[in-house]
Amino acid sequence: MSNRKIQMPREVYIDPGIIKDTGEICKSLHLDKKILIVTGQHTYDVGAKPVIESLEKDNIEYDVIKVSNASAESISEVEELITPDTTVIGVGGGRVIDVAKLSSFNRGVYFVSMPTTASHDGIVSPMASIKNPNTSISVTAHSPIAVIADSEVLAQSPFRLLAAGCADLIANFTAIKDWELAHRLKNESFSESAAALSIMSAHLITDNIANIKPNLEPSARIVMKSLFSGGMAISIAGSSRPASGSEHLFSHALDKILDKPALHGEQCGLGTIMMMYLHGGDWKAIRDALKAVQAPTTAKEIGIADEDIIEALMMAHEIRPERYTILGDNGISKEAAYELAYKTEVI
Ligand SMILES: NC(=O)C1=CN([C@@H]2O[C@H](COP(=O)(O)OP(=O)(O)OC[C@H]3O[C@@H](n4cnc5c(N)ncnc54)[C@H](O)[C@@H]3O)[C@@H](O)[C@H]2O)C=CC1
Ligand SMILES: O=C(CO)COP(=O)(O)O
Ligand SMILES: [Zn+2]
Repeated sequence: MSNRKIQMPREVYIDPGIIKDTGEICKSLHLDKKILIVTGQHTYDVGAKPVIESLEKDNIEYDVIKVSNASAESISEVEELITPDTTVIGVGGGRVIDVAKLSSFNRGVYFVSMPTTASHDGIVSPMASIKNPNTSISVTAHSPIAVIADSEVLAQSPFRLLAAGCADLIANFTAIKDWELAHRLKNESFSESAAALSIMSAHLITDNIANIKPNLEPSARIVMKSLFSGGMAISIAGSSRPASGSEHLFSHALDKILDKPALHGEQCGLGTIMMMYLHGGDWKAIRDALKAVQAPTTAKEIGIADEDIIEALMMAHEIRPERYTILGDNGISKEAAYELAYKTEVI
């Protein structure tokens, strides 16, 4: 059997108020034997509570577990509660979704993705990133059987999170440049359809920038739809390649260096400005797009010290050596890193 398969969700809902129909959706998919809700401390009220009300209305048995970190310990705790007839629903931000995704994958049961915010493209994809001392890069798990994204809930989440989701999508522009480079220089296999979908997802943000505003349901819907198509690009490629290049390596390097990193999308946004400069592309347009969605464009805005930016730039190429990018096999010198961050006004 081929190990190269494309995984997709079976049903995707991006609608206002859809969270109230969770029970009905689970029933229609025959996932109503036993539900395990994986949620977070903050997302219990906005997400898990309405899910519970819906499951109770439909007489569906459920259990709830709150997790605070995307760690191996959280995965084990969740796995202990999973039986063969459990369906796991991840209700929360990226960390919660990843724990629900990986624990359900490990135990061979279905997973439903229910984001309470639209902060990155892992919501729909088969990838999960779990923190360990060495790295936070994603591994392949499985696609959600269903995605239930209540655009009203997403719109009410802090706008900083939605802006981070936009930045994670804008990162696709440099991710694809890196992929094309690796295809030309290293003969890495390349999917035109995944690349086209990835770029289209980024354009859904940059072409709609004037319509992306805080607390508006249609704005949250645009971001979520773009994250959905970006996630589908990852599904087609079977890896995060269409959405993660040198700009993500820079963000992963920051995750390693910093005790309290900024949001994933925010760090990737800064990386995209700088990597677009290295690619010789229109880095100012990237910066303008980030500013327009209120995503940060300087290290100062997210409380990162200049020296940490330089260190992250210098170590980024070591994070995932098998994925070739504009940073090359040897990375960049301290002088070049400083020049890059300074010229692009990130520091
Ligand atoms: N699976 C994948 O492919 C990917 C995974 N990741 C991982 O995802 C995680 C980052 O995800 P994020 O969502 O950026 O951060 P997060 O999961 O840490 O959430 C950020 C904060 O937002 C809060 N939040 C979420 N929804 C809210 C709402 N409706 N109202 C109020 N607060 C709300 C959460 O409680 C949390 O405090 C990292 O662990 C990162 O490694 C990042 C990119 C891709
Ligand atoms: O964040 C991602 C795509 O936006 C996943 O990328 P990584 O595989 O580099 O963790
Ligand atoms: Zn990302």
